[in-house]
Amino acid sequence: MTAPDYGQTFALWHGGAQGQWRDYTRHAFVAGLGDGTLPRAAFLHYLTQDYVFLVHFARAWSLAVVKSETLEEMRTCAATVDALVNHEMALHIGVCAAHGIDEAALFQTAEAAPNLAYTRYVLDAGLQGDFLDLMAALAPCVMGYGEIGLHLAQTCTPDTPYKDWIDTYAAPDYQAVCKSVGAMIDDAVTQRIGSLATSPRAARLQQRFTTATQLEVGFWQMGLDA
Ligand SMILES: Cc1ncc(CN)c(N)n1
Repeated sequence: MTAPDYGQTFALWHGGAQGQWRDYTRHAFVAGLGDGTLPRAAFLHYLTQDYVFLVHFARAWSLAVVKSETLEEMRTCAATVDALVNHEMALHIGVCAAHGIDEAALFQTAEAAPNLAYTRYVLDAGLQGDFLDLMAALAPCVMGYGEIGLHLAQTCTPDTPYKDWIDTYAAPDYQAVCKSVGAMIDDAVTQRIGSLATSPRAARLQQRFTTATQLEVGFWQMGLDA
């Protein structure tokens, strides 16, 4: 699979997790969004869980602000927090409101185990490690949905009821987040370890990226199993 152009580091990580990445970006849940066969109940279960997921992901990106070493990194990480809580979540709030679930109820959603496992894994990567450990764990979330959005926008059936979801991640503003995060990660790698390919940290960072990708697969499966 060819990676979208979200930077050199992402391309290396993507290449190092080919099988897991395919399982994530071509999951049956994703196929159901594209061809419209995904049951509405499964989608709503996923979306309510995903709202809580985004709350904790915003916490993890806020930790990245704390772990930043340059003002440029702080700006990109703070902008990503803004994109999560003020833009991406608008989709969740709007769709759920149309189904009678208000934001207060969304915020109270009890986290399913795969959701809890994923978000706390990422937060722990940042608490235990440094900025790069955190970025390796965060990248599959940001870039994977960027890739899925682009893929579904090109291949979905025109009347899928999940067009709003697809459009959110294929949209230029979400794609711009993927590109700016990818560029920031490339700069952060260069500043901290020089070349990723020759760094003794490469294997550990790849492991974090691959584990987070596997946790994404578990998240889709949680939606299907609803
Ligand atoms: C589980 C998950 N992964 C990624 C994204 C895209 N920010 C998301 N909303 N939810």
